[in-house]
Amino acid sequence: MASTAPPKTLTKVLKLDTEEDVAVALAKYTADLSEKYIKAKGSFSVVLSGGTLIDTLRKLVESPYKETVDWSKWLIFWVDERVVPLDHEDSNYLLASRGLLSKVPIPPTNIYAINDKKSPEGAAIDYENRLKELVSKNILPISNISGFPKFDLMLLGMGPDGHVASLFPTRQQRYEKEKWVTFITDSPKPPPPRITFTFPVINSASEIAMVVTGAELAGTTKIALGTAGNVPGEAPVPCTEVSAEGELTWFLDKDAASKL
Ligand SMILES: O=C(O)[C@H](O)[C@@H](O)[C@H](O)[C@H](O)COP(=O)(O)O
Repeated sequence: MASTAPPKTLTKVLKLDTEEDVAVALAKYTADLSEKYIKAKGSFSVVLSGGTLIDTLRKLVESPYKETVDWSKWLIFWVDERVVPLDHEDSNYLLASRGLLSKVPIPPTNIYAINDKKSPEGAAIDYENRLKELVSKNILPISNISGFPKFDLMLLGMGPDGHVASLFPTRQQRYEKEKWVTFITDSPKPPPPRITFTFPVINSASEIAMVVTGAELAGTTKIALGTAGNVPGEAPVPCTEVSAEGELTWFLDKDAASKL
């Protein structure tokens, strides 16, 4: 397998005014990429997070994008998922279903939710196997730089502790270099059982949007963007390890950007 060291990534930082401005810019960015990738390869693979991201995507399911995006070519995945039934209030699938998937005509067979009947370990193995099946059917490509699956767009949020996906500062999943999908049973952010993509998969994406709003994330954003060091005595923040094979774009409101 090729080296998994993150390649040097092109990073763009968009400092917007309000959260509403972030929502407007994120919708246009996503719709533009959808058009670009569908033109180039006939489909658009999108990896969602949970948390506030789905609400920040709200403009994408309004006019004009609701009508202009070719939803039939979208493939939906989750960068992390809580291991709970898909109709449980904690489920990232349910969150995305309510805020996005129920509002646009993405074919149900293109929506890759976790198998909620399995244990965290079983769900991670199952999700990785399903990705491998998509690779074998040429639905999902493999990065010729990293050897890991290459998604077109990952939409990531960040926690105040600098976690992305379910890769937390003090948990070992952030160091995984072989698996595509792993699991955690003691997530510091509830609920504890989750599955998550690993950094080699995240960093193989063509495009990544880091969507970060709110003053409580200002200090971590400063560290993430390299204008401050990690807090001495604390585990280094995982978000500094995010890179993309194409472009990494940070969407910040003025509160999140206030310490830059
Ligand atoms: O399972 C989850 O909660 C998410 O997928 C997680 O990785 C999220 O993106 C960050 O915790 C940021 O969450 P907020 O956007 O709510 O701050």
